[in-house]
Amino acid sequence: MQGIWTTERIRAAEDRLLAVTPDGELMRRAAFGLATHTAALLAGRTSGVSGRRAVLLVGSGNNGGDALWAGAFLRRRNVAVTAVLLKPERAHGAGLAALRRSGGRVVSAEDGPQWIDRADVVVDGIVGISARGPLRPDAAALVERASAPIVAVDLPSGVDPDTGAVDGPAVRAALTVTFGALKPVHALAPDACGEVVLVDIGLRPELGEPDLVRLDSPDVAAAWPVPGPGDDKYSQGVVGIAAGSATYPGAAVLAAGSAVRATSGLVRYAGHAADVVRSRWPEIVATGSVRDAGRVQAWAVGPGIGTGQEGRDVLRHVLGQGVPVCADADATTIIARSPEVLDARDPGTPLVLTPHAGEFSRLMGEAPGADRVAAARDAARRYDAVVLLKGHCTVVAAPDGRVAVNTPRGSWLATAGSGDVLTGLLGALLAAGLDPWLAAASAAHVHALAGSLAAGGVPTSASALVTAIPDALRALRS
Ligand SMILES: NC(=O)C1=CN([C@@H]2O[C@H](COP(=O)(O)OP(=O)(O)OC[C@H]3O[C@@H](n4cnc5c(N)ncnc54)[C@H](O)[C@@H]3O)[C@@H](O)[C@H]2O)[C@H](O)CC1
Ligand SMILES: [K+]
Repeated sequence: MQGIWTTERIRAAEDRLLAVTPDGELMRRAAFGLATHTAALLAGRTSGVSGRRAVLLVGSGNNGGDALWAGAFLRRRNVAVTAVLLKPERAHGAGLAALRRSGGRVVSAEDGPQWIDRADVVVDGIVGISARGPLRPDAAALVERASAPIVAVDLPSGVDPDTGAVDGPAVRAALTVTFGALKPVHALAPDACGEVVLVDIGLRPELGEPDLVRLDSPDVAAAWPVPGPGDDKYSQGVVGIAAGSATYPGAAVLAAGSAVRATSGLVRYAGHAADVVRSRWPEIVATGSVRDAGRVQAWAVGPGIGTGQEGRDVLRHVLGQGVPVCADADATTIIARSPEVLDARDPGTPLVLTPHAGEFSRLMGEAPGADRVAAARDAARRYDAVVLLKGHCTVVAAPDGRVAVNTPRGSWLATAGSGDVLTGLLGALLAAGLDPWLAAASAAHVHALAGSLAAGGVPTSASALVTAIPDALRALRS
């Protein structure tokens, strides 16, 4: 798992470390790492770095200081370095002196455009963890002009460091070189960050427990149930899928098929699409109603069940079975409209809600807003449930405060039925006995991986997503 800390926690840790580190040492460690990765990007685009042209966009704080010191290090490799000072009177003094000593050029913002036009790389040292809001007009104009790849110092300027929100002009980096620890922006705004590399400046011992985590494939591989010699179809956990209708059997076929592909446990289907599901997935035990579905260790309920009386009855029955429940789609809408349906839930039986933004608004009475982590945490506490808030980046919050974020691999999951596939994966993991928060975060991880594999760079379908699940599970271990 990758730990992620808020800027407030980072700053506090940096202050503790600064107190015991020689003045300027932290910044030079950061800047040396920044110069190394910038040189690698330069070398990757050309043959060698000597004589290549780097332009530094320098703001008024230590982020700019990192860029200036990195410029001085690049000068040692005979890179032509030009620093464009956005606020000359507030540029980092020691960094500026270091760049000048190394033979770097320093120009004002007015002279910036001509140097940016000739740059082989632009280094965004405008603002870092103290950023507030989008780029100011002067910086935006310079960034807009850059045709060379941009290396963001610590984080792309103009993007909110703690929420990843972009509500105006912002840097879109090819590479982000961050220091000490990942910040939320690095997981929540992958398109603005580009590739993210972390430079160790000795901050880890000062950080404490992370505010958020991002699961890596090895974490998910370790959690994902695989059959052992003593296992049978029951011991892997039996999941019940209550989804679909005679009119709309598709959600049932996708959710049930996804559950079949997720683990080796038995899958039971209950609903009006039993014939279609049975013909498509002969390994499934299908019945017409949740009342005669047989014993399960978890339920996944909601896609296509409708939000009328019958849907409410199905949901109430499932909630009363005393096993973990993943409630998705229509089940989310029913809960939002008739929260008393949750009274059927045995206290302590885990509930996982998987709203997209619209369903979230119904559940909470307002949209998730810019801080999707805070929004998911609020919903998890209010409903005493794990909340998987769908979006370009998926946020998974547990009632106890744990939050996992899943950085997408493109936007391939934005296809009809994709949510049904996620529901099947999640239900199967709940039935296998995974901690509900880990089950939701792991399902989101494999769902995104399957989407990327199924797409292969072109738009894909939910059916292809189900087909790609085994490849995604293999990819976890590769
Ligand atoms: N603490 C350390 O020794 C290290 C810090 N590192 C680097 O430092 C920055 C954080 O630097 P800080 O001086 O706190 O502020 P910034 O440089 O992020 O911002 C400067 C200044 O910019 C103004 N500002 C805020 N929002 C905007 C905006 N949208 N556009 C323009 N200007 C803006 C505001 O006045 C800020 O005070 C951190 O990111 C690291 O890069 C080293 O990495 C490690 C050592
Ligand atoms: K920056």
